[in-house]
Amino acid sequence: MSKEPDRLFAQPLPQVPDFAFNEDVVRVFPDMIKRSVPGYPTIVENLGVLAAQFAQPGSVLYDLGSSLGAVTQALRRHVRTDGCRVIAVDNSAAMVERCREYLNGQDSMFQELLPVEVIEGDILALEFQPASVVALNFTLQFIAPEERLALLGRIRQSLLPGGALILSEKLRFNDPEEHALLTDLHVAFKRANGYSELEIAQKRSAIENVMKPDSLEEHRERLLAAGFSKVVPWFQCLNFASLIALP
Ligand SMILES: Nc1ncnc2c1ncn2[C@@H]1O[C@H](C[S@+](CC[C@H]([NH3+])C(=O)[O-])CC(=O)[O-])[C@@H](O)[C@H]1O
Ligand SMILES: O=C(O)C(=O)Cc1ccccc1
Repeated sequence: MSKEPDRLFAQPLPQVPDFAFNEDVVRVFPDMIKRSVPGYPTIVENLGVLAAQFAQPGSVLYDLGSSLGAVTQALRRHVRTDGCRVIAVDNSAAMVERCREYLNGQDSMFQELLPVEVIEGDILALEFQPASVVALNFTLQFIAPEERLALLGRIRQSLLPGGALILSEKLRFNDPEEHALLTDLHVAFKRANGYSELEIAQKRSAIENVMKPDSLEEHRERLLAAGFSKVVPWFQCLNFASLIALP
């Protein structure tokens, strides 16, 4: 994957445009996500380990909002269950192009990887096949809030017994003090990773209209309303968390 450092917001912009997963973002994405999302490498690596516990023979594993395929590759490496295959979906043409290149490169480096199909498309329009694992790794927060329940309902309907949804998100907190503390600590995390105050401020304004985090309570209630029976948080680092939802 590209090692280009993220300097997208380093210079003052007369007007900060809404954040989009375009070619500029794709070029710096691995660096951006690692320096912006506390716990990201731990979540991605362990998603493969978790998925291996839920994968059912002959089923599909979905990576929804796959970006450059980091989660897909973790699934392909860790899952050994017979007849499984991975379907990665993203609606950014630039992401999908680079994702395919990356995954093809991995095929030539590792043996025994699960087969994968990368689809350029909207996950809201996807016809789900029977699935044992669905990963939504920092994707639901970019879906319009009014679409989220219906999407989770469709995922729930596609899940096989013994399967799971793994949902990772940035969190909002209902308690104002808790929200302020974890937001400040996230800013400190970004600063420690070399982002300037200007970069942090411009990025905040770029994402505020396109990325709408929910609280843990909202996630839990919506997942139960979508038909999931159990919601188990397995990881939290500052204001970023990952949940397992069981059908
Ligand atoms: N409606 C949609 N349909 C399909 N894709 C979408 C849609 N909306 C947004 N996306 C895609 O969802 C991805 C969100 S990034 C996921 C990181 C990855 N999971 C990772 O673990 O590396 C999260 C982040 O950057 O914070 C982008 O690639 C969008 O194009
Ligand atoms: O950068 C942030 O503040 C975030 O919340 C995470 C993020 C990471 C990558 C793209 C958009 C948002």
